[in-house]
Amino acid sequence: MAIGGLGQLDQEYDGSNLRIGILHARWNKEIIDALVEGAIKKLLSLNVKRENIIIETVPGSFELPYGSKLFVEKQKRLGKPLDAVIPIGVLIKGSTMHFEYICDSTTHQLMKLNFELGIPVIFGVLTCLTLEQAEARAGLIEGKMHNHGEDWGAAAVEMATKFN
Ligand SMILES: O=c1[nH]c(NC[C@H](O)[C@H](O)[C@H](O)CO)c([N+](=O)[O-])c(=O)[nH]1
Repeated sequence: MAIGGLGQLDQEYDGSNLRIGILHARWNKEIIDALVEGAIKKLLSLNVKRENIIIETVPGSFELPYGSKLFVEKQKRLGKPLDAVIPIGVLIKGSTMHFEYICDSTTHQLMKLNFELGIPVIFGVLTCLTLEQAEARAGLIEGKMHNHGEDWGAAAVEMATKFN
């Protein structure tokens, strides 16, 4: 049984012709860095060329939806369209309702962006009640969970190739 609902690939997908964008928020840097590293590691393992992995940042998770739209549109204007984008953010519950509102609005808007942009927009946002939950899902706690960034890299390659 897969640990923590691993997003197992149903087959090996070849990302050698793909251009993938990673847009990450800058809150909770240590966790973000681990997730981004996990996504890159998986993309490279699926033959995505390092020069075709384009990384940009935004202040926080709330900026991920609109930032993703601007990022994808800019790459298209440059004549280097992205085949998928992976917005990455880490939201950790504080003592107010701020967390709930950002989680809810960001999640819904990222889902809508798939249809608006016409490319896969992967849900790479951790919505955690504690710092430990976030660390575990970034593979930062030995033997606990796995790095979810790897799942997001795999999802990006699968979704950008299997239906073409
Ligand atoms: O990415 C995050 N942004 C957070 N807030 C900033 C928000 O995403 C926006 O950047 C900010 O509100 C400016 O629009 C967070 N918290 O407030 O806790 C958080 O945990 N993670």
